[in-house]
Amino acid sequence: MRAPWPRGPVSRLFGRFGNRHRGMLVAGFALRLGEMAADLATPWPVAAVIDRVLGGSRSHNPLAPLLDAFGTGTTAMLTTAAGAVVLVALVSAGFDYAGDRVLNAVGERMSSSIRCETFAHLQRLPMSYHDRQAVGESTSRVITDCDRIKESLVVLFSMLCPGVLAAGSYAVALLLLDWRFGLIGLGCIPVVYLTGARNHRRGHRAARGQREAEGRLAAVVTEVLHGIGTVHTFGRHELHDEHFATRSVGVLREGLVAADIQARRVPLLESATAVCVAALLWVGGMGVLSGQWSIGQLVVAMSYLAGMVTPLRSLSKVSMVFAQGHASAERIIAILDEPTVTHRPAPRRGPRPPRRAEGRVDFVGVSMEHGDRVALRRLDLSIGAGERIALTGPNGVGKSTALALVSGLYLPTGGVVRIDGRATGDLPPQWLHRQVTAVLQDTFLFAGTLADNIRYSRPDAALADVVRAARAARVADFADDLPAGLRTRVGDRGVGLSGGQRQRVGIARALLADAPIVLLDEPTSGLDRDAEELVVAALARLVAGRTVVMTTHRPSLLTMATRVVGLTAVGDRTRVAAMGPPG
Ligand SMILES: Nc1ncnc2c1ncn2[C@@H]1O[C@H](COP(=O)(O)OP(=O)(O)OP(=O)(O)O)[C@@H](O)[C@H]1O
Repeated sequence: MRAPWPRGPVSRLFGRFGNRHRGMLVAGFALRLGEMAADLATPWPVAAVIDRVLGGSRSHNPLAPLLDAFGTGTTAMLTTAAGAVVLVALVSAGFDYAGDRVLNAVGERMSSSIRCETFAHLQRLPMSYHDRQAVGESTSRVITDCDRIKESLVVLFSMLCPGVLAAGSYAVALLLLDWRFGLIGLGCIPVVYLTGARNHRRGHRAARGQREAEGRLAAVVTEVLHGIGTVHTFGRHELHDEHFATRSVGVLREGLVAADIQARRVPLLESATAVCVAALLWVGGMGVLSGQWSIGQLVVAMSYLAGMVTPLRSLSKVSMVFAQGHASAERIIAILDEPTVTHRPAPRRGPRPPRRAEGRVDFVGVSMEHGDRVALRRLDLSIGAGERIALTGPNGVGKSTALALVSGLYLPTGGVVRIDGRATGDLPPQWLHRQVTAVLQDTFLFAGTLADNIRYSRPDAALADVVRAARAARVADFADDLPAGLRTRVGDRGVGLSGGQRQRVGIARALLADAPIVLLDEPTSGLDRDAEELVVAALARLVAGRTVVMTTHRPSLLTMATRVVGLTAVGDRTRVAAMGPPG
C-alpha cells in the first residue's frame, strides 16, 4: 500500500528496518512514559516543603495524600518530602536505564541490518554499476554512511524521542497547572521548531555535500592503495598528496559550513527559550504577589518549563547528527533502489534448462556499449559444443567483452548471446554460474587458505575433489612444499604467491567448477616461459571435453584451439574472419 505522504529516504529506511523491531519499540516507549511520569512528580515534594512546611499553607499538591500519610507535623512532612525526592529519582533512573537499553538496542539492531543488507545488495548490483562507481565510494557508503545512520538512530532513541516526549508532557502538565503557564510553555514550541527546521535544511545540504566529498576522498585512498606498488616505483607520492589535499578541501569547506550552522543554532535557541522563561517568571511572580498562586506552584511551573526547554536545547546540539544521518540515508537508499542482477525481467516461458548445458554458444547481432564506449558492433559468431575457439584481433576490438557476455557479467545492449539456443538474459543466473567458468588474466584470491580459494567455485566440494583439482592444475607442485600444504593461508589478493602460482589456483578453481563452458581471458599474459609452461599444462586438463572461448596472443595457447578467428571493427560491424589452422 502506498503511503499517503511522499516518503523520504529516512521514513523509507525506518519503515523497512524499524518494522522488524515494532515490539521492542513499543516497550521502549512505554518505559520512556514511565520515566516521564516520575519526572513530572519530581518538583512536587519541593513545592510541598515550600508551601506546607515553610509557608504553612494547604495549597493544592497532588502528592499531599502520600506526604500526609506519614504525619502532618513539620518534621514528618520534611522527612517524607526528602524521602519522596529520592524515591522519585530512583524510579525515574530505573525507567531511564531500561528505556535506554531497549531503544538503543533497537538502534544498534536496525543499523546492523541496514549495513548487512546494503552490502548484500551492493554485491548483487550489475557490473555496469560497479564500472561507474569507485570502490572507495562504495566502501564509504557501506561503512561510513551506515555508521552515520547508526549514530542518528542512537540519538533518535536516546535523545530525540525522549526529548519530544518530555517537552510534550511538560507542556501538558503546565496547561493542567494553569492555562496561562501552559500558553507560555506552548509558545516555546513554534520558536524552537522554526529555528530547528530552517537550520535542518541548511544542515542537511551541508551534510550531503560533506558525505559526497568524503566518498570522493575515500575513492582516492582506495585507488592509491590498490596501486601502491606503482606509486613507490615511480616515486609519485607528492602527486597523490596534492590530489588528496585538493579533495580534502571539499570536505573541510562543507565541514566549516556545518560547524557554522551548529554554532548559530544553540545561541538562537537559548535566546528564544530565555524569553519564555522570563515571561513565565514575570507572569508567575505577579500571580504570587496577587495571591493567585503559591510560591510552591510557581516553583513547579518554573521547573516544568525548565524540563521542557532543556531537551529542546540539547536537541539543537544534535540536529547536525540528524542532518548527517539524513544525507547518509539518501546515499543508502540510492544503493537499495538500484536493481540487482537477480531482478532481471521475468524469463520468457520455455522449458527449464537441463542440469548441464551441451555448451553451444551463439552471438546473434550482438552489440555492447559501456556508456558511450562501443565495445562490440552487431557481432555474429557461432561456437559449437566442445569447440575450442580463440578470439584474436587488435586491442579494444571487444574480445574480453565477448567473453564477459557469455558469462552473463553484462547483458548485450543489442542482439542476443545464446547458450544452447537460450538467451543469457532469460537464463537463471545461478544456472549460468554452473555452466560457465573462467580463468582471467589475473586470478583474484580471497583471504583464506589455498583450499578455500579453490573451493570458491563449489563450496560443497569434498576435500578429495579439492585435492584432485589442485593436483590436476599443478597447485600441488608448490603447495606440497609449503608447511601447511593446501591449508596455507594466502593474504588479501593472494599476496605471497607468484603470478603463475595464482593462475594455477585459478585453474584448479575452474576445474572444480566442472562447467561445460570455459572462458580463458589471456590467462598466460605476464608470465615468463617456465611459469607459462606449467599454466598451459594445467589448462590442457581444464579444456579437455569442454567448449572453450579464449582470447590470447600466445602461440602455446593458440595451439589448444580448434579454430582461431580474428575480430575487426569495420564501420558499424564487428567482423569475424577465420585465421586458418591454429599454431
Ligand atoms: N567496463 C568498461 N567500461 C567502459 N569501457 C569499457 C569497459 N570494458 C571495455 N570497455 C571498452 O570497450 C572496448 C572493448 O574492450 P575489450 O576489453 O573488450 O577489448 P579487447 O579486444 O579485449 O582489448 P585487449 O586486447 O586490449 O584486451 C574498449 O574500447 C574498452 O575501452
